[in-house]
Amino acid sequence: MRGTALLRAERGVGLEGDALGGLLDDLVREFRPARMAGSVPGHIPHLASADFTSFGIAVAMVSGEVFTAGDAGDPFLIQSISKVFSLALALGREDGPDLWSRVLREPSGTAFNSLVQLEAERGIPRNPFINAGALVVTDHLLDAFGNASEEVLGLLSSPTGRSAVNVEAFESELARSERNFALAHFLADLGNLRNPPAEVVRHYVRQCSIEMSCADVARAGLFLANNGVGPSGRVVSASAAKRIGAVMLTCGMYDAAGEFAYRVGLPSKSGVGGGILTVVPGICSICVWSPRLDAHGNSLAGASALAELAERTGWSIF
Ligand SMILES: NC(=O)CC[C@H](N)C(=O)O
Repeated sequence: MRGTALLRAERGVGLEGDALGGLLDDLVREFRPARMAGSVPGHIPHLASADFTSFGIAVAMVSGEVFTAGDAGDPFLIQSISKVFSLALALGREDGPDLWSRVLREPSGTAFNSLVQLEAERGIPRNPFINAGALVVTDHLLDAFGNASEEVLGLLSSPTGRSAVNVEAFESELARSERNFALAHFLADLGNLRNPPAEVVRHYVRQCSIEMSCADVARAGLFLANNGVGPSGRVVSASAAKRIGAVMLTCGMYDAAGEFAYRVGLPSKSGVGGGILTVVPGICSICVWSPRLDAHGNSLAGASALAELAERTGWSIF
């Protein structure tokens, strides 16, 4: 419980670094998995061999300090965390709001890669963080920028220059992307895709195959906690940052979004690589990573550690 009172007392102002550093070390001791639990996704060969004991956490403060613990410097596949950044790129453009005629902002209540809802709802995905919605965002970025995945990589790299596509992971996932191809073909058939499905899926899977450390993901996500301004300048307007946070809170953890909001109470986005990006508006962005997942595709140890961190610091949007 070290530093709890201090962190609560100084919530939103300059935090005492020693207290936060000690708290993150506590979380590593408490939540680094000691035995194999949960699962890894079957359709992404690269993740099959993930070390179940990996656990890292990083907190990037709006003041510029970054606190890390555990394996926070190890690169991992960001997977669906990339969807936050592709949405930011789309909303950062003048024609960004047009996107909302093609994708909704409602929790899906179904699995991230579900096909059923998309057909029933005539090709308009529930939100930009399920796969169908992210494919529409990618399609929008292809029209806007041409090389959509390179643009996402550029945004993620901007604070540090350190992100890279893991080519082996990309190629092996692309070869097993039948479900994403099915979603893209559905979207095309229902008139909600402008570019060829194969091209859209390729860029989508490439952005999911970006590898970064917790520390760098936290830095890259800082604009969401800081009114749209990141370490290398403005990414989106303050209003768009607020909106992205709202979609993260309601849709960022797939069909576990409600439960996660109850447990953690902070806008978050998970990826099946085991990472979770979390935003504490006005204070910091957090990235936690541990590869084994629950039944919804969210990091088991990562979600538990975030719940504990939120509890001990009092960080909450409520
Ligand atoms: N939830 C995720 O991280 C899913 C991303 C993964 N690339 C997929 O399309 O299935």
